[in-house]
Amino acid sequence: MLKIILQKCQRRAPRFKVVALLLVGVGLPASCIAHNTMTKNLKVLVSSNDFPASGLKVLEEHFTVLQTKYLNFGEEGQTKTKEDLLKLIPGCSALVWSSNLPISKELLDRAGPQLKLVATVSAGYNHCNLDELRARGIKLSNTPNVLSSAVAEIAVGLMLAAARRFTENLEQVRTGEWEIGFDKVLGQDIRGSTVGIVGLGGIGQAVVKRLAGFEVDKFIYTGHREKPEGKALGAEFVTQDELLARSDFIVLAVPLTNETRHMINTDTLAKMKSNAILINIGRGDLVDQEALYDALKNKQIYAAGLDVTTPEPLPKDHKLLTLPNLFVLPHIGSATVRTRSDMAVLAANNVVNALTGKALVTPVNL
Ligand SMILES: O=C(O)C(=O)CO
Repeated sequence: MLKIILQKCQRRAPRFKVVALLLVGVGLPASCIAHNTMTKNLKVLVSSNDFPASGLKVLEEHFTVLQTKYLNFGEEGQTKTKEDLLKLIPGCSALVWSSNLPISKELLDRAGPQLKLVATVSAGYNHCNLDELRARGIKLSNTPNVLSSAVAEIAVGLMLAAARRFTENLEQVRTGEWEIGFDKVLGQDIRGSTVGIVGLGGIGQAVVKRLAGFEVDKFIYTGHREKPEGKALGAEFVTQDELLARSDFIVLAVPLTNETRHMINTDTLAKMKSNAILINIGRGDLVDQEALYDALKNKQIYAAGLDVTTPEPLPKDHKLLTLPNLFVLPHIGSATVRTRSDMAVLAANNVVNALTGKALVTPVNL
C-alpha cells in the first residue's frame, strides 16, 4: 500500500514522497497522508475573513487556504475586500464565495484555467454567471437545506413585524410618543388568515411548518407544478393570480431568475387584497421596489416585510425607509451561529469532494 502511495506521490510531486515518509514515521494513516500531501499544494480562496472556524478547519486539513484580511463591511471595507480578493484569486483551485462580488467572466479569467469549483456559501446563486461556469467546465455548489429553518424563522418574524406594525410602534417607543388607547396602532392577525407561499421549496415548506401553531386558516402555494410535499402540509396548489387574489400574507421564497425578476410589480400588486402583507426572503429584485413604494404609500396593500432589497445595503436615505408600513432587515435570513457554521462546513465538504474527484454534496445543475 505504502509503495503505491509513494509511487503516486513521486509521479505527481516528488517532494511529497519525503513528507509522506516522515509522516508515516510519526504514525499517521498512509491514505490520509497521500491524500493530504497531494492536495496541500492546491489553493482555495475563502472570500471573507469571518468565515466560520468549523468550515476553515475542514479546508485547512486538505488545502492551502487563502483568505482576505479585510472585513466586508462599509464602503471602504468592501472596496478593500474586493481589491484583496482580486489579488488572491489567480491560481486558486476553488473559490468559497460569500462575498457580494459577482462571479463574473472577468473574475473567472483572473482565477485561471485550474479553477475547478465555485462553492457559494448561500442557497441563491444569482450572483454567478452560469453560462461562463458551464463553458469553462467549472462546477458550482451551493448550501441549500441547512439554512431553511433559519430563513423561515425570519419570514415568520417579518410577518409578525409587518402585521403588528413594528416600524410605527418602535418609532413611538424611540420618540416617547406612545399612542395609549384601545384602538391605536391596531394590527392584523395571522390567526384565521390565508398564507400564500410563492415557491414551495425547502424554505417555503419550512415557513408552513413554522406557522403550524398560528391557527392559519388556509395555506396556498404557487410554482411550476404541484408538489407532493404540498399535500403533506395541507397546502393547496393554485395559480399565481389566484394566490395574489386570495392571500392575506404573500411570502416570496423563490430564487431570482429571469422569470422571477420583478414578479411583484404594478400589475401583480394591483391583484392583491387591500389588507395583503408582502414578505420577501428571496432576493430584492423579485420586487419592483418603485411599484412597492407606491402601493405602500397609497395603502393599496397593508404592509410589507423585507429581508432582501436592491441594493444591499439599502442607502439610509432611501425612500422605502420613510414608509411606516414597511419593516426592513439587512439580509439576515441565514445569520445564526449554527446555520452559518453548517453552511461553512457544507461548502468546505463540497470543495473537498470537488478537488478529490468525488461527487459534490450539493451541486447546482449547470
Ligand atoms: O443563502 C441565501 O441565498 C440567502 O439569501 C439566505 O438568506
